[in-house]
Amino acid sequence: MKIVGAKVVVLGSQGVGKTSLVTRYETKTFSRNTSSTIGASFSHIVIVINGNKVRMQVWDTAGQERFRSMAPMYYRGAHAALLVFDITKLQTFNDIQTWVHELSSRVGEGLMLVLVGNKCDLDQRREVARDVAQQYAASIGAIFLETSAMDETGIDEMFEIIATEMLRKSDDVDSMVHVYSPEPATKSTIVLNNSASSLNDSSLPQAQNSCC
Ligand SMILES: Nc1nc2c(ncn2[C@@H]2O[C@H](COP(=O)(O)OP(=O)(O)OP(=O)(O)O)[C@@H](O)[C@H]2O)c(=O)[nH]1
Ligand SMILES: [Mg+2]
Repeated sequence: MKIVGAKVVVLGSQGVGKTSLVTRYETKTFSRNTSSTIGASFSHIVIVINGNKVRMQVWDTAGQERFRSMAPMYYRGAHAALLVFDITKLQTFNDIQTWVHELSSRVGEGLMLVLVGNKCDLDQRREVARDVAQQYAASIGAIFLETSAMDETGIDEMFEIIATEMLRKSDDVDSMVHVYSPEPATKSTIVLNNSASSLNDSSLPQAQNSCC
């Protein structure tokens, strides 16, 4: 049994629901009145799969254009990137291409891409067809899933997919994911998804709860 650490960055245009997705996972809540993220905010998510623990540092970045130049600070060293668009806004899907282009060299180094079509509860206002997004994801080597921070669709799955892949990679000697130490088996499902305060892992880069 092992403990794996991974840095996960959440990218995407303003208002697509990046913060709402992370908040929904962490607190099981949803708000219609969110504040636009300033810079980025940071949280820890811990997932246990078959007794193996994956500790994710999740960097929720700001979608506002004025913070765009800060993005490399957050995706540098990342093991996985959640590329989030809003299925009701075609432009936010098109914007993903810019991120993919920017991250392309990192993908060659093993960065995992997950394309996330959020707000799937608003299907009647859909501007991005599911199969179009699915095909695009396949073309860039990304996993695709649709989510709703509002009704909780796909939220657990989104983080479980990453955790599973991080564990798989940790079996590979050339993996970018670092295995910290063996630990006895506990539970076979997600057991914890809370804040940094419950963790004390000096191997992970130091970070603040909220950063700008
Ligand atoms: N209907 C619906 N609304 C959502 C969903 N996710 C987020 N929203 C709404 O979309 C708006 C923006 O959500 P945020 O989570 O702040 O978006 P963001 O991507 O973090 O935005 P920035 O921090 O500015 O980049 C808020 O009004 C949310 O309530 C969803 O799944 N369904
Ligand atoms: Mg935000």
